[in-house]
Amino acid sequence: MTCGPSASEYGPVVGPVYDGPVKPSIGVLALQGDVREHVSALEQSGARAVPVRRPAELEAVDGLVLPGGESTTIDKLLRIFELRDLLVERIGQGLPVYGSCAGMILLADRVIDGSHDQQTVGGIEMTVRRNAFGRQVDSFETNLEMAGIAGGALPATFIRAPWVEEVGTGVEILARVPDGRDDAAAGRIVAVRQGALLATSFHPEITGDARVHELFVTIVKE
Ligand SMILES: NC(=O)CC[C@H](N)C(=O)O
Repeated sequence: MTCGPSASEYGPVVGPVYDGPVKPSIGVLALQGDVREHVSALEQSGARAVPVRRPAELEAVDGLVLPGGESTTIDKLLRIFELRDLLVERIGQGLPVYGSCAGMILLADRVIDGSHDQQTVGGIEMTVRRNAFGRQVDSFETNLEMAGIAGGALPATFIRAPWVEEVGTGVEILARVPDGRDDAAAGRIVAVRQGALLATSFHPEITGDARVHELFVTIVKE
């Protein structure tokens, strides 16, 4: 028995009114680290940001951000939450991923000074040195030029950050610590891209300058 007119009597089913380009759905791995900051930087950059904690959520996104935090902890949680193998698989299939700081470490094929059982997800042919700039008290801010980012120098915050020690031939170097410092940090590689994988040693998500996230959204749309 039916109540009221059938669907066909209303005419064809009409979906939501289309009012512009579809926003890509970008996940932020939400196991540990500064998730909220990435969510708001992504929203500011024209994406729909979704926290990712479950395999089904990871399956559904068009791109993923690995936030800053503690790479050893995120590594362990990825395995406990049964996300690690799926993430490796999706990266192999071309999923765009952006990693900042601890996220950069997770995207590296090799780590120097990792904890003894630390694993990475990998994907970028590079060796990173963990905690390369020193301890928490050696955290610092600087402005740097980054390839692919228009509009002048970018504010960059380094918090117990890694640097990139060496890269393979497929890796594009996007930024280095400016020269003119008198320490070992001058000239170090701090932003790279390999295909759809992007990584920075620093945390653009806490500066209010969303240009790195805009670059990542562009990569996801490609
Ligand atoms: N701000 C950060 O993400 C710090 C990274 C941290 N030192 C690690 O090894 O994972």
